Amino acid sequence: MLLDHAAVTEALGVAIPESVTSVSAVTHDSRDVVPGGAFVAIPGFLADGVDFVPQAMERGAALVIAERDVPGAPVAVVPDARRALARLAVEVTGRPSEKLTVYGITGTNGKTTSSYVLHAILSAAYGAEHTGLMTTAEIVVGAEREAAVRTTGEAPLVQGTLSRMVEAGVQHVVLETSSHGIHLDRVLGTRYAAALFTNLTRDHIDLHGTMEDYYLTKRKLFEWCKGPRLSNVDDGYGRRLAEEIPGTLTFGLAEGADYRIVNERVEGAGTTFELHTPSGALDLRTPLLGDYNVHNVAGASAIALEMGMDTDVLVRAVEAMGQVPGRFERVPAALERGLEVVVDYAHTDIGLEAVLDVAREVAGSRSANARVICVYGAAGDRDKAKRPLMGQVASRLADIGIITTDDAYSEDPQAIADEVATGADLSRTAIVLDRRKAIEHALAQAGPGDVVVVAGKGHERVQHLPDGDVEFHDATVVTEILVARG
Ligand SMILES: CC(=O)N[C@H]1[C@@H](OP(=O)(O)OP(=O)(O)OC[C@H]2O[C@@H](n3ccc(=O)[nH]c3=O)[C@H](O)[C@@H]2O)O[C@H](CO)[C@@H](O)[C@@H]1O[C@H](C)C(=O)N[C@@H](C)C(=O)N[C@H](CCC(=O)O)C(=O)O
Ligand SMILES: Nc1ncnc2c1ncn2[C@@H]1O[C@H](COP(=O)(O)OP(=O)(O)OP(=O)(O)O)[C@@H](O)[C@H]1O
Repeated sequence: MLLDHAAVTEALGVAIPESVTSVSAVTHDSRDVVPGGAFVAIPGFLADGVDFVPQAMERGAALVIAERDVPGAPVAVVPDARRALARLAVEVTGRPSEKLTVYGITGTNGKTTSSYVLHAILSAAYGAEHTGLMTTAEIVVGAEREAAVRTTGEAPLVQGTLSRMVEAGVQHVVLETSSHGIHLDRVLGTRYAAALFTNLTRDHIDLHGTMEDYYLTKRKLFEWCKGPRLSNVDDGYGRRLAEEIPGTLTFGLAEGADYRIVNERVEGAGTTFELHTPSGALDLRTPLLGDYNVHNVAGASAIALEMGMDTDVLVRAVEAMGQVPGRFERVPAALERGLEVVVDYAHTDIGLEAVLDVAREVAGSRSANARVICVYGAAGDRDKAKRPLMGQVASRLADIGIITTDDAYSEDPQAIADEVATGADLSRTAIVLDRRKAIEHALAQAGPGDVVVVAGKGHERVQHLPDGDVEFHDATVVTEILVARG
């Protein structure tokens, strides 16, 4: 919507040039400026947005918002450009979150899976056309699905998507909310109706510096949300959150959890457990495998129930939901050939441990001799401390490890692999830098009963390499190799 001079001034809280009569849109990227829109110059980690003001002006920017004056441009000087970006994005899109029921999901692991479970429950209750989802894997607006660029996009994307959802008739939205999203003000000004915390383990230390800062960042979601708040009682930080934010309810295995997981067991192609709720026990059956997924299903169910969900609808929705893209995703072409190949997004030592534990369990249920073969690697330009830890975990839990290239970004893939290898048992580990060849190597060794885990990239379709981006989708590559093999 068009914001007039007064509305822009109020949103920013600072004076804007008299010449600026209105603003029709806002962006932080000069390449996306539209005539009559505002350009927010962000002092970034790599570049200074002020350097792109000439480009923004050429594209017809009506207003430039920056943390310092830019001679020759119509500038509003603000103390914090990212906050200004968020405030303006909320206003220019008509405050969409106030017209929606937004469920925020945060935590180190399990956000995407919990989001899909909750989305499945909400879709069953209110209709897919009235339900939306923003996750690492996808953005879903009613019946429309599109690939996501990152977990929590920049404020114009978040607010713009929420606004599209309002227009499309969506009422309930699951918004996966990363710590980057909170720290970099990408979700500032969003009204959350309910919030869920999955867990907190070492990750993103490059951004936060300390675990304490990481935790306090996530805690903000619970400070903002005035509706039901659910926290994982089996996680230390989850317990702390429940203690620190009054009114927070808990879910998990521990005695005393408001929503307690009881009698969990793997049955047939899925997992069954009881969820003891404040108003009675439910028998839940999910097609998802793995202990951690019981927590994801329990958390999503608890929040839905706290929001008034009908229990029969919930039980049916949990049972009927499909697979989550790139989260212990079983490749059909492998199953058709009597093999078990699983694609998983795990890209930290903790995530790798979780997925390999499940793979071991699945292999053990097939035969005593079944092996776990793991293809994995670490990303470049990110927390380096986890690299040897990933090597350690893979060697402890997999029979054969193949270290390969993940998203190397600007780093040398060989150097990353060497760092990962310092933690690995080299007698059972190969380094195959080419990701396709690494997968081929794993598949060539797999026999019936064995479980091959291709970890790290999950649903992603692009690999970021020092020489540029290449298309790469693990599940597709596995399928291509198996089909070529006949
Ligand atoms: C570390 C990080 O989060 N960086 C984010 C940060 O980048 P930055 O500040 O370094 O931006 P920059 O490249 O220095 O550029 C500064 C400014 O100039 C602008 N620019 C740049 C070029 C140009 O031609 N014109 C222009 O206007 C940029 O849009 C930017 O606003 O601000 C940018 C815009 O605000 C983000 O796009 C960028 O996300 C990068 C791409 C990213 O990969 N982020 C990841 C780590 C991330 O956010 N991950 C989380 C967590 C996922 C999880 O839970 O695992 C997520 O939510 O996805
Ligand atoms: N509740 C959980 N506890 C621990 N590990 C989990 C949990 N749920 C999922 N995982 C592991 O973490 C991986 C990522 O899961 P998911 O994508 O659901 O989490 P996420 O928080 O969205 O992660 P990211 O922010 O990296 O996308 C899974 O493939 C699994 O290995």
